[in-house]
Amino acid sequence: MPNSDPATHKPQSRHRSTTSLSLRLLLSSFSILILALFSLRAIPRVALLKNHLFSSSSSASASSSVSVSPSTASTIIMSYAKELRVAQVAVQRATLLTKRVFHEKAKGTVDKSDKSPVTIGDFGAQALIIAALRHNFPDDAIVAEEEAAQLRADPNLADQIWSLVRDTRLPDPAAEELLGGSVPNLDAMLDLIDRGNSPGGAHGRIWAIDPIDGTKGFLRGGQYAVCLALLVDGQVQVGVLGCPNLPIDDSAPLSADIGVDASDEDGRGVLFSAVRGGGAHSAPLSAPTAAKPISMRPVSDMTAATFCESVEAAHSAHGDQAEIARRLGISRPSVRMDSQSKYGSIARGAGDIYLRLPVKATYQEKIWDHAAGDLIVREAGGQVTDVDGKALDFSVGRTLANNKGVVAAPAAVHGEVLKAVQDVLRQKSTAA
Ligand SMILES: Nc1ncnc2c1ncn2[C@@H]1O[C@H](COP(=O)(O)O)[C@@H](OP(=O)(O)O)[C@H]1O
Ligand SMILES: [Mg+2]
Repeated sequence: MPNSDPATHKPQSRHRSTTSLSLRLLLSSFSILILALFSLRAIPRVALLKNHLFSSSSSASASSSVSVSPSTASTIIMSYAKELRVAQVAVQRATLLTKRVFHEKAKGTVDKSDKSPVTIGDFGAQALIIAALRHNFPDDAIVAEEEAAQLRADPNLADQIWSLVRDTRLPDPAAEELLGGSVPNLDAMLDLIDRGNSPGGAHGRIWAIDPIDGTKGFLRGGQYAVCLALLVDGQVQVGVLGCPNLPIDDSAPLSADIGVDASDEDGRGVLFSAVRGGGAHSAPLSAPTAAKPISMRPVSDMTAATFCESVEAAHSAHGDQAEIARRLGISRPSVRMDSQSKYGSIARGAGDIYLRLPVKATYQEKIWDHAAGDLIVREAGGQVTDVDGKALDFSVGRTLANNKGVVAAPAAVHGEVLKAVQDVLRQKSTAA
């Protein structure tokens, strides 16, 4: 029976029925496409699929980001929209506390069991961030740098931290409410600090917190960063770095003295963030939602590249790094600064390369010192590996036990930089 128009009961022309068939086919393909997009969006690891499909094979197993359309990027960001927003605001609030301590002469410094310094700023920032995470994601595990044992044994120190935590509040009441408001009392604060004791690992959702990365820089008046990252099944999915002493302006040149006598006034204070597969962004620390995309600077002339390294010679081998720079033909002196500010600085193209060569063969890098920076650099078009060219492996516990050192550079030149690193290390081991 020929098709008939239900309104007129007249037979339809052949042309019309072919058109309607094509239209139906087109509509059903379109609905399949929409359904596929929605189901991808429902899977938080949509970015994982994208990275799997497009991952670079240029250097060992390291993954680097590829550019995606703005609509795909925003779909991916939506998958972790709440995590990103909470992380940004939690880091912003923690920096209000660290900035207060930064301006104090006495920073309540004590030595930890490994002899590294910790301040009332570290403890206070950790308590505030964990409070925000516990309020929003009570089932998530947390790996954080500090623990409260020393504070339980030192009520005076605990009191100093409590008064900071109690009095630190975001000016925006809605943002403060998002984080669950104030910590109720000193005991609750100590318990929160101790909630960062997860062993980490390859399964589930784990937040990695460094409440003040670069504590030595913080004490010296240099750069420091408040760092927060979400790992899901061992992969960094969200990374946020609050850098109170870096310029807000992404195009500000990286001056050689940026790591010395730093201040958090006059246009300083930047928040870097990234969601895996969604690109990297920067915003003023005072306005996290005013985020702009950032990307690494293409290195067309290696001799003009800027490389960043730690201030502390005990944290990375300055001599080896200088030799690598010489081999690459880099003529500028290194820019030394503390903390993951180095990752943020190269991600926005203020610098180009970050080298962290091991000083002690036995030292294992901590996941909280790298998780957020690693993602931000990769999402800005960089590649981050260890000295063997392996991607940083955040799935094996609280440390990067499978990695040695860090080599971060724009993806296009990472292979060249890695070769120089390996040549220098090989020459050194032959000479030993
Ligand atoms: N021997 C060592 N080698 C490499 N990193 C080390 C180290 N001793 C300490 N660190 C880490 O170096 C971090 C600072 O990095 P940078 O040198 O880039 O500023 C410290 O973080 P904290 O300041 O949070 O303790 C600490 O975890
Ligand atoms: Mg640190």
